[in-house]
Amino acid sequence: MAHAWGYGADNGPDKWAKSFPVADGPRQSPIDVVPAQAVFDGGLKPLRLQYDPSTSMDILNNGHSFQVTFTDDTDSSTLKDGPISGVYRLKQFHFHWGASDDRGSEHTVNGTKYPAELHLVHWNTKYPSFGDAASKPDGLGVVGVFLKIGAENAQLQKVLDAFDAIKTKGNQTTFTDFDPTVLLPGCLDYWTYDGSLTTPPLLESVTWIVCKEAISVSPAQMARFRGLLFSGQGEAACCMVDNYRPPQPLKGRTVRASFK
Ligand SMILES: NS(=O)(=O)c1ccc2c(c1)[C@H]1CCC[C@H]1[C@@H](c1ccccc1Cl)N2
Ligand SMILES: [Zn+2]
Repeated sequence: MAHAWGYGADNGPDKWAKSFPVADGPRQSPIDVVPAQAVFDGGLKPLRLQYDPSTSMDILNNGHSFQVTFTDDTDSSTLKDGPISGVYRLKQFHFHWGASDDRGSEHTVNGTKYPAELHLVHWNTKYPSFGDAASKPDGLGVVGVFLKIGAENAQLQKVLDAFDAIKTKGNQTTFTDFDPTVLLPGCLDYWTYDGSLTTPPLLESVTWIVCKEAISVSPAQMARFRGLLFSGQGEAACCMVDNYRPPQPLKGRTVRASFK
């Protein structure tokens, strides 16, 4: 790709395959989840998400989204059980969202798009580092949570309050003492399938865990997301919106459900 990947007309998802051929691979993400076609698996365990707020470090506008990054040198913030075996460490969380409330999520349910989607990214500690795990078929576990328009989400507000400091690409500020548990829905029923990162390098290393229940976000809070910029300081302002990849072909994969 002559210039970096993005979500625009000339560098967006339908152009990624040129520089990242795996974009047309057998286990790409996101997908459209069709609940009636998901297979209930009684062997799936409840998700065990245990996060230590002291591991949250900073919040960064990376030019594609914003991410809150965690120290991952110990097993302080982990994902266990669910569809995975072993211990996966929390690396970061980030979101994808739309320019309007009718779109923004990456996964869809019966074709329905949500206004935004949260991704909590974890890596398998059987590998020495995130970077190493990111290239292994069982290297990453990403928990996806849909956001739906409703009441103001007070827990989300702490994240939004940091946005003034990270408006443009490359801006970063400290973001400590945050427990992402507060962003999870009350019910942790989930769908799971084998997939990939949803942005380049699109590595096919993700066990996806998509929560059935959404969390709320108010229209005013969605407007705050849309106030961030893809562009850097001093560049022509380009609103950070529609930073989502559309659903990809299932190619024979089975989606399992942890619930009936
Ligand atoms: N939408 S998502 O959850 O599927 C997703 C997609 C792509 C990437 C990420 C998360 C994160 C995971 C941590 C690093 C970062 C990233 C990356 C950066 C530098 C080097 C490698 C990587 Cl993988 N890429
Ligand atoms: Zn993501």
